[in-house]
Amino acid sequence: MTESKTEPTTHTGRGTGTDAVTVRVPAKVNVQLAVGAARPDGFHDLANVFLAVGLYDEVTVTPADELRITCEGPDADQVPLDATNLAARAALELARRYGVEPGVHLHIAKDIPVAGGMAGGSADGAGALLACDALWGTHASREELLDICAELGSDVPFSLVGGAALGVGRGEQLRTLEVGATFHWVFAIAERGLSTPAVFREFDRMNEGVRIPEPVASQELLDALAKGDAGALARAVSNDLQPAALSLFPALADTLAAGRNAGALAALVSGSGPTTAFLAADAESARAVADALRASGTCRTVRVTDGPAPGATVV
Ligand SMILES: C[C@](O)(CO)[C@H](O)COP(=O)(O)OP(=O)(O)OC[C@H]1O[C@@H](n2ccc(N)nc2=O)[C@H](O)[C@@H]1O
Ligand SMILES: Nc1ncnc2c1ncn2[C@@H]1O[C@H](COP(=O)(O)OP(=O)(O)OP(=O)(O)O)[C@@H](O)[C@H]1O
Repeated sequence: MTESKTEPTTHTGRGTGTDAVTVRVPAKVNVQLAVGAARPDGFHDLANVFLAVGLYDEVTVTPADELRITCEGPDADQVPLDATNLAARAALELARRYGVEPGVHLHIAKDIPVAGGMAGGSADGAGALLACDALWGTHASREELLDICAELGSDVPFSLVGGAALGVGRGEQLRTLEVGATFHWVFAIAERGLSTPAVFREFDRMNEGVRIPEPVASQELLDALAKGDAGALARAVSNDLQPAALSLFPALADTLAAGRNAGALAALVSGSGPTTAFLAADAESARAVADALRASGTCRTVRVTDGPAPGATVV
């Protein structure tokens, strides 16, 4: 496998029929993340309410002599370009199951923050899987694609499905949820990333000796999503990993406060963080929250978007 950080401008090859396939995959925010006790396998049972939002990575696959991966985007230098990349792992697993030679160039146009708690790597895994399935004509069933996704990571099945879903088990067993309206979000991207395993370890450390209840989805939250009621959703959002993320990255408290003071209906850490998520009443209020966050100097970048967004889609 060869590696390269830079990419010629002609990389996408869109519109060239079966010679190139591009898949667009959304980021996620967890509107509820209830975390149970550590399991014997080291994972935690979750009640994980995912909402896909309109920040996207695009994965383009083209035939090549060998598996090759490149990445472009502001965070491209933080993305591994070897076989540990989730896009590479997805391609290799599909090739293994179908006896296909994994000769493919995977190009990632990365807009989702890296190590930000928004499932960027998972998005690339789901995108590469769908793209290679189309390029190679393997025609894997939806069930098999979801099975491969679950093998790649807990968040990967949701990246494929998008919309809104409740994830149980380690988050990979999904039930699609109804959403009654578009919700407006602002995301504050932090100066550095946080490691997901480190945040779960900190959760364990902080809860040592504590009896942790079974994680359960909040009915109020599911109702708020179904009704499209932003105020009710704001009252119901929760993230059990937030104290652990704040313990590892205390300055996030300042970002949360800046967004709250600017009129966000809710402010929370997205998943394992350190991206912070702000629910706004409408698009105008989202812009005001974004301006205040930028002026606060408490984050690296601010993004305004909405959700639910569709899952992995061939474009
Ligand atoms: C925090 C979330 O992003 C919320 O959606 C996910 O739970 C993490 O999903 P992910 O990044 O796909 O995580 P995986 O690649 O499956 O696991 C990475 C590590 O996170 C921890 N992990 C993850 C999921 C889970 N239910 N329990 C865990 O304890 C484990 O230490 C695991 O080794
Ligand atoms: N395609 C990829 N894009 C980004 N990171 C990747 C990718 N494949 C593997 N990684 C590795 O995974 C780590 C976590 O990156 P990622 O951007 O997925 O974090 P995250 O968004 O916090 O994940 P999640 O929200 O699913 O817990 C990175 O630091 C990197 O080492």
